[in-house]
Amino acid sequence: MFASRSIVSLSRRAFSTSSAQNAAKVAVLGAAGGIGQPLSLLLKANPKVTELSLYDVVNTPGVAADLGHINTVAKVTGFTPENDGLKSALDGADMVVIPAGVPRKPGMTRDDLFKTNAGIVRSLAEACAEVCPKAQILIISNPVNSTVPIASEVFIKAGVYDPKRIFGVTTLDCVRASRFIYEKTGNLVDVPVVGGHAGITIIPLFSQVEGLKLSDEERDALTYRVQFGGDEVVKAKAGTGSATLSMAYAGARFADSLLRASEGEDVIEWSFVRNDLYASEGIKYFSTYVRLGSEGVKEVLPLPDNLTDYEKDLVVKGVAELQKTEKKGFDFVHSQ
Ligand SMILES: NC(=O)c1ccc[n+]([C@@H]2O[C@H](COP(=O)([O-])OP(=O)(O)OC[C@H]3O[C@@H](n4cnc5c(N)ncnc54)[C@H](O)[C@@H]3O)[C@@H](O)[C@H]2O)c1
Ligand SMILES: O=C(O)C[C@H](O)C(=O)O
Repeated sequence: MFASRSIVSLSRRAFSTSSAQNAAKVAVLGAAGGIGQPLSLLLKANPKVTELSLYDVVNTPGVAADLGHINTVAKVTGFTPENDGLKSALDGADMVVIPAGVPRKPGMTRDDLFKTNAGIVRSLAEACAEVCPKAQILIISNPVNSTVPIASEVFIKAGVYDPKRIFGVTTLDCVRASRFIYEKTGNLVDVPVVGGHAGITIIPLFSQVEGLKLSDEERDALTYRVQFGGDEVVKAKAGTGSATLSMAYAGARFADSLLRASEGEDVIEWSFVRNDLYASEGIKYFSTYVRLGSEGVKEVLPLPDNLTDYEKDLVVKGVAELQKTEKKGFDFVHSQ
C-alpha cells in the first residue's frame, strides 16, 4: 500500500502560482449563485485558466463584467438562456463546474434537494454531453451522491461516457476535516475523506494522518463534525443558504488540482468517481483516493489496508446508504 504521508504532501497546496502552459477554458454553470460567484472569482485568479465562461439563468452579464476587470489572463464571458446561451457557454470547454441548483434550508437533508436539482443537473449534463463531451465535469450540486450517477447516466445514454472525466466534488469534506484537525493540533495537514457527500456517507480517515493521536471520544466527535459540518453552516445561515465561500475555496482547489495534473504534475485528490471498489455491494460510485492525470482520473486507488475497525464500520454503513442514493439517481434518468 502507499504511504499516507506522500498522499498528504502531494495534494497539500491549494493553488499553484506558475503561469499556464496549456490554454484551459472553464465553464461555470450556476455562476451567479452563492457558490458560483466566489468560485468564478477564484478561477479568474488562477493563471492556468485562460477563458472563463459563466452561465446562469440570471445575472451572469454583470458578474462577467465585474470579474472581467481583474488583471489576470482569463477572458470572461457571461451567458444566460437567451440566444442558446448554454451551448455558447459550453462551446470548447475543457472543464465544466456545476454548482447550479437550490441549497438546503434548516431541517432539510441534501436528499430533499433531489426533486429540484435532479432535473437541473440532468438538463445541464445533456447539454455538456452534446456540446463538450470530452470536458471534465465537476459536480457540486447536491445531492452529489445522486447527481453524479444522474450526470453519468446522461452521458452513457448519449454514448459519450468517459468515467475518467466525471467527478463529484467532495473536497469540502477534506477541507473541513483538515481545518478541524488544525484547530486541535495546530498542524495543517490533509485528512483523507472517502465515501460520499451526505451525513454518514462522509467518512474521514483520521487513522491515515501521520502522528495524529485521538481518544475514542475525540475521534467520535470529530467524525460527527465532519459528517455534519454542512449542517453547522446551514444552521448558522438561518434559512439563507448553505456553505458557499468554503465550497468555492474547495471547488477552486479541486479545479486547480485537475489543471495541474493536466500539465503533468502527479496529483492525488479525493473525489466521488466511478470505480469498482464496492461493485460487489452493487455501487459504482465511491469517493476515494484518485490519482489525476491529463485525461482526468489516471488511477483509482483503493482505501488504505490499515483502516481501523471503527473506520471499516463507517464504510459498511456508508456503502449501505450509497446503494439507495445511487439507485435513486439511476432510476431518475431511466424512468423518463
Ligand atoms: N458538493 C458540495 O460540497 C456542496 C457544498 C455546498 C453547496 N453545494 C450545493 O451547491 C448547490 C448550489 O448552492 P448555492 O449556495 O450556490 O445556491 P444558490 O441558490 O446561491 O445558487 C445556485 C445558482 O444556480 C442557478 N441555477 C438554478 N437553475 C439553474 C439552471 N438550470 N442552469 C443554470 N443555473 C441555474 C441559480 O440561478 C443560482 O444562481 C446546492 O445544490 C448546494 O446544496 C454542494
Ligand atoms: O450542507 C449542505 O447542504 C451544503 C454542502 O453539501 C456542505 O457540505 O456544506
